Amino acid sequence: MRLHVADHPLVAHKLSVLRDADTASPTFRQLVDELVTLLAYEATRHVRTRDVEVVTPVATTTGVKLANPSPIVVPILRAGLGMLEGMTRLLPTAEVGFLGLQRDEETLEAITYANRLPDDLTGRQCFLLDPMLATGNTLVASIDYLLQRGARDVTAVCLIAAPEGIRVVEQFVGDRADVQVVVAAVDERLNEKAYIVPGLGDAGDRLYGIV
Ligand SMILES: O=P(O)(O)OC[C@H]1O[C@H](OP(=O)(O)OP(=O)(O)O)[C@H](O)[C@@H]1O
Ligand SMILES: O=c1cc[nH]c(=O)[nH]1
Ligand SMILES: [Mg+2]
Repeated sequence: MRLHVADHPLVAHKLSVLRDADTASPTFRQLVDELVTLLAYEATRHVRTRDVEVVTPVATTTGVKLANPSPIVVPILRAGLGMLEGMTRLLPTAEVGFLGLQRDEETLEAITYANRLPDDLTGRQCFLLDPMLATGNTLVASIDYLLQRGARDVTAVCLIAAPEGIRVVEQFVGDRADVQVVVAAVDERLNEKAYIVPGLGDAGDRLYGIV
């Protein structure tokens, strides 16, 4: 598994405002969208392309376009939904699948309540979206769904990761697939409730309100 931590002052600035407990939902949503757009630039560095002929007003040249089949973007509901538009803005031809997983706050197990993915992901580049990588249980379950359908090229875009969760994902992936995790920051640790410290709290609640 490859880990890429975005090292950019704009990312650091936006993340700091996002972390602030006084940042309300509308600003929080806007910042998540902006951060994803910045991370997407890194996450798509190896997106597959094909050569095409381009006729400019001056000459004919060779350019590139995204290769087929198009990438698939999969937000992990709920919180990952806040990252979808920022990602598809850069990848407008991508298809979108959905996974709904909720962490059981007692057992920390990831429970699946929605799964709408293509049956066959062989040869598809997959981009998973979830702001928080805490214990890693949610991301492992999500990567597993993609691998079971034949995907071997998976990039997870997260805002904040805990070192504990990164290790769990690393151990799960091993050499089964080419998995990349792109994050805005790796924080210190998990607390006794498995929340990321310093983190930003519950990303889903901060985006959409408490349920
Ligand atoms: O790494 P883990 O320990 O599995 O935790 C991370 C997960 O927890 C949050 O989702 P949550 O379960 O709160 O669901 P929500 O998006 O509906 O709020 C977050 O968005 C991740 O999906
Ligand atoms: O810190 C955390 C951990 C899990 N899920 C969140 O939304 N935040
Ligand atoms: Mg939540």
